[in-house]
Amino acid sequence: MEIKSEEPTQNRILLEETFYVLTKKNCVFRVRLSKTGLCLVKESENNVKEQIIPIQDIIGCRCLRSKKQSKNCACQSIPRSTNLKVVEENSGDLDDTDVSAYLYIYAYILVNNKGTSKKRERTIITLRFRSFDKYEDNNKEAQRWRTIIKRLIKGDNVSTSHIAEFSMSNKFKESRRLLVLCNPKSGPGKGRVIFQQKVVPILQEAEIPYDLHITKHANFAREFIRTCNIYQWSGIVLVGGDGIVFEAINGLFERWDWSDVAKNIPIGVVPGGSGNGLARSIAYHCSEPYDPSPTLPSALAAVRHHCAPMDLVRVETTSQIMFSFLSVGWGFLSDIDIESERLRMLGGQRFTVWSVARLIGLRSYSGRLWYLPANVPLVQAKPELNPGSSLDLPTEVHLETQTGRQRLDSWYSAASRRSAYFSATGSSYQSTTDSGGGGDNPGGDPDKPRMYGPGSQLPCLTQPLPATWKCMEGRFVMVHASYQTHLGEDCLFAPDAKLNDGTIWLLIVHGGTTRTQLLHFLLGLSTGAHAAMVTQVLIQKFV
Ligand SMILES: Nc1ncnc2c1ncn2[C@@H]1O[C@H](COP(=O)(O)OP(=O)(O)OP(=O)(O)O)[C@@H](O)[C@H]1O
Repeated sequence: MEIKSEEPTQNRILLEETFYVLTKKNCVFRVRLSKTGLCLVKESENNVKEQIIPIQDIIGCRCLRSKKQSKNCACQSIPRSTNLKVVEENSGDLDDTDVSAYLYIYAYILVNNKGTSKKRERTIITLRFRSFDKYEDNNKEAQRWRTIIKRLIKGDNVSTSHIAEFSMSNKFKESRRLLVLCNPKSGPGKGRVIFQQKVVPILQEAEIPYDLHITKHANFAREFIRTCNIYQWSGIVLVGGDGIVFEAINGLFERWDWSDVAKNIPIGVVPGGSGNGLARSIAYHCSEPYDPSPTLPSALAAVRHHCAPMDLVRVETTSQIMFSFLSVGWGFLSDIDIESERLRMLGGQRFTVWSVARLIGLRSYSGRLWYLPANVPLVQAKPELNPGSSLDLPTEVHLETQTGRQRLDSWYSAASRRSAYFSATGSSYQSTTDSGGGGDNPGGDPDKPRMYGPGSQLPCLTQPLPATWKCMEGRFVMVHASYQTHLGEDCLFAPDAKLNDGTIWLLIVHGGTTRTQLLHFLLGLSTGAHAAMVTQVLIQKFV
């Protein structure tokens, strides 16, 4: 019977079959596949039990054959799940007496964790195809199920009219390939082990090929992303802490084709560092359980190609431009982060230990802070030149009043001595003759990176600010601006932040704050309770 091309509903059955579900005590199950997921129905005399495995919890499925057993038991006609050994069909170790094809379906299902929270539990459903006398025919049927499940995982529109077509088509072939950059020195130095033990099995279950590169030194990831032929990969997975993410993002913006890369190649992080603020923020945003398996949400998102846009902030200092994804800070929290580097072997505990040290030796800093509150519109400042200043300009610098603010960015270079000179002069100039450049810039010198990336809409650091900006002057214990919820695994800094709400959460602790007050503030950071004790200022993001 021909099925008309009317779109199936989510629950319309695409495939249905009776199986021996080996992991379900060899019972006979009716298995139905729909867009929603896999429905296992166990029918007995007077009751029907049903379990649904949502398609978003399934990461992959593989077709396998039974492996030759060393001791064959003649009385056993159906291999039991506990002693069934399977191999790839091209393995030389096949059990020729078993013509069945086995479909292994890998799912990570949300379950209650001791009643208080949720966790994901790995579940394997094994379906045995043995209706035909020849392995080839059974395998064809198993491959058909596999193809449809894989397409549903990918989010393809599968309708009942496709089914016949899939049975004739070749096996599903994965078109994606991931780049994995792993920092072996991140956190307590377990990046490589985390990748091998926690991520590789998930990549194998999802049958996603990858290229692994272990970072060899600081800035390796940045240089790699800046100079590699990036389009051979469909996504980048960083295994490490927030430092390797910072490197990768800034390497990306040092490419002249950063815009294409940012649109087409998603970046993900598997937490292996000490802070892991970004990984924790993403899991929080997606309501994914982080503990007890912090690497699981990121590994699953990577193989399922779950992507979401995220805010980045362009940070300009007197000597460089960088792109920040988590926070930018000054004072107490930054001191803890930087100075606790020497306790790296402690992993995340280094922050707690150093917080105590910094609390005892409490410091405050003198400074001036300007900010534009989130509800105040941004007035575009014209790039002004100071007519009275006598500037000692390098020969390649020309005045460009129209596009100067925007194009200045591409001239900046973290490694360039000229950029420090340049920003100190206080006006908007940019080089028009400087052909040097890094990244994939054809003809550029890869040793001389330069920052491309989106330009700023804000006034230059040295320009006067419009009256709409607020100024604060005095002594500060800390000034910290964050764009994501978590600064570290246990630091819920801005509970109401969203991944891409265009808002910066500014937290200011003034000088004169007592140690007791600060201790309460620190204790509240792990749950977000500190937010009730402080006034946070919202600032718009302009990148
Ligand atoms: N092979 C290496 N040897 C030494 N340092 C490296 C190597 N590879 C990367 N790095 C540096 O290690 C720094 C810290 O890495 P990462 O952020 O991954 O871990 P972390 O600092 O423990 O975590 P977090 O940033 O979340 O606190 C990075 O900035 C990077 O420059």
